[in-house]
Amino acid sequence: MSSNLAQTFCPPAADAPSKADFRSAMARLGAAVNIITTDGPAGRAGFTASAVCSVSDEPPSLLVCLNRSASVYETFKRNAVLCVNVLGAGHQDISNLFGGKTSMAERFAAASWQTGVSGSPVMEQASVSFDCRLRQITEVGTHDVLICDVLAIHSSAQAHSLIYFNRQYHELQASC
Ligand SMILES: NC(=O)C1=CN([C@@H]2O[C@H](COP(=O)(O)OP(=O)(O)OC[C@H]3O[C@@H](n4cnc5c(N)ncnc54)[C@H](O)[C@@H]3O)[C@@H](O)[C@H]2O)C=CC1
Ligand SMILES: Cc1cc2nc3c(=O)[nH]c(=O)nc-3n(C[C@H](O)[C@H](O)[C@H](O)COP(=O)(O)O)c2cc1C
Repeated sequence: MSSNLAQTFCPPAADAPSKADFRSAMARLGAAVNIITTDGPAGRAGFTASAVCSVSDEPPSLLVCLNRSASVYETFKRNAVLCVNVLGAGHQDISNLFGGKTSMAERFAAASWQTGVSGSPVMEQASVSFDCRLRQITEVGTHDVLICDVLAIHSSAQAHSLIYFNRQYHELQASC
């Protein structure tokens, strides 16, 4: 029988790797770069995230890890909807804008947007966008793991990708 309850095992070991060692190791785990957006009663917000992955195809669902200290945190939690906009080649500047201490107006001025069925902003220039509703939140350390149901998918004709690896951006082009 499936359950929505999170199961907790042991607490972290006292001799776990340091934060610095963990980050250095994670820098070798290349990941796609995404702009996560939301809109609704709490307002419009967006941030850059590499901690995004597929959870299940039945129902279609994915997860996003969001630092609870981020300025956008309360907005995402209260709106309970979001869109994962996957970046492509040439999107380094927009990644840095949504990943830095910039105003929401400045972040959103850097691209053009449609409104998805969830109400979240869908980035027209994204390689693909997953329009989602929040299903479940699990707190882990400094972050919340946002488990999201995918309501709609918007794909662009261009299949290229922006990868964050070794603290730098790398572009990947799909071969036809
Ligand atoms: N998952 C996250 O929250 C991430 C946050 N960032 C932010 O961007 C800044 C710059 O990142 P980098 O240039 O890659 O150098 P960095 O040395 O700070 O991070 C290296 C890698 O560690 C992981 N990481 C960084 N901060 C983390 C956090 N608070 N919680 C969990 N994993 C984390 C990411 O995989 C990142 O690519 C970070 O200091 C952080 O503020 C970047 C990537 C992921
Ligand atoms: C390449 C990159 C990847 C990031 N990945 C994440 C992530 O997965 N989760 C997260 O909470 N923050 C991540 N960040 C940091 C947020 O984008 C950043 O803290 C966010 O813009 C909030 O900043 P603010 O508090 O100034 O609004 C990432 C930043 C960059 C540049």
